[in-house]
Amino acid sequence: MARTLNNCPAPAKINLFLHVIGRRADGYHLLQTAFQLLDRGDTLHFSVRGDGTIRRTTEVAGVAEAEDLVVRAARLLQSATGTSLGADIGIDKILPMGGGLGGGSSDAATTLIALNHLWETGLDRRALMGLGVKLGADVPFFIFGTNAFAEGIGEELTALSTPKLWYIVIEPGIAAPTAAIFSDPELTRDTKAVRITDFPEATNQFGKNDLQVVATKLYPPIDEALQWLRQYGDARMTGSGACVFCAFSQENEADEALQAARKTGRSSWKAWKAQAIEHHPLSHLLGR
Ligand SMILES: C[C@@](CO)(OP(=O)(O)O)[C@H](O)COP(=O)(O)OP(=O)(O)OC[C@H]1O[C@@H](n2ccc(N)nc2=O)[C@H](O)[C@@H]1O
Ligand SMILES: Nc1ncnc2c1ncn2[C@@H]1O[C@H](COP(=O)(O)OP(=O)(O)O)[C@@H](O)[C@H]1O
Repeated sequence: MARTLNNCPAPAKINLFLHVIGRRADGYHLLQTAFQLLDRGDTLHFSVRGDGTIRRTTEVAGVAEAEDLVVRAARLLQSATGTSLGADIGIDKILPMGGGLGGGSSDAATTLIALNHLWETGLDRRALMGLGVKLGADVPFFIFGTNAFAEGIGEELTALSTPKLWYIVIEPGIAAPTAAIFSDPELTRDTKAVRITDFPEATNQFGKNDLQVVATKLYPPIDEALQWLRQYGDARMTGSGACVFCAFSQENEADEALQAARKTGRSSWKAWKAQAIEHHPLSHLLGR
């Protein structure tokens, strides 16, 4: 049995569009969104322990070990399967928290996939997605394996083909707490539902992000980053913010925008380039 899995990617996602179409009785919002995986993310390292202990071996600023989605994911898999094994888990964190890039959710999904493999607990993709939704609305997407159109609270997924574009992402230097955005009284919750056949392959040019109006009102740095990025095209916010992105079909155009973003002198900004990917990099560890 393999004892370690090092350098496991936990990719970022962006929401190409995000429509709020209603609200459930429990307060969770009904969404329609297109999830796009990027070739940038956190990196996790797993080592099996025979004593059943789950340990996070690296510090994550601002997140206590017991609260870390990685530790919670490992515990959830342990209790769902009854395995007596444990794990040491290291995280090289580069994705910002509260960025709308799904970093914590992706870390949790990578943990479920990697430990299910190392522990030989044999859960299939659907079963792992069912565990994932208990940790967060975005987690099932990262286990699903490909880009997706999502409905419900984000857990009803349909595979989506998207163009392999380049993206410039700006982290505006603030965190936007998801719950605060969703609970704002000015949030509109009545965008008309669409069908997957309604939007073109250039999904990045379809729809809008309904959370953007509230997020830019609460957090002006998001608006500032959007206004700057709009010189290159249809810039949008991802998820509940705070990161914003713009698509480029040519890598050299993305590079030019990246250099310009870094030259603005805004020390609070962090800008980077990523390419769209089609499959989750750990998808091969799960069958269809
Ligand atoms: C908005 C989205 C879009 O992809 O992403 P992020 O910006 O967080 O990455 C997701 O729906 C976020 O998913 P996730 O970050 O897993 O959220 P959760 O932990 O499940 O929920 C945090 C809080 O947001 C609110 N929430 C979340 C999802 C949803 N469909 N309706 C909600 O009202 C709830 O108040 C909940 O307590
Ligand atoms: N391993 C983790 N990485 C990031 N955030 C985590 C992690 N574990 C728990 N969290 C919590 O989840 C929150 C949301 O983080 P994250 O998923 O990265 O942002 P977003 O949902 O905006 O994309 C963080 O503010 C943090 O409190």
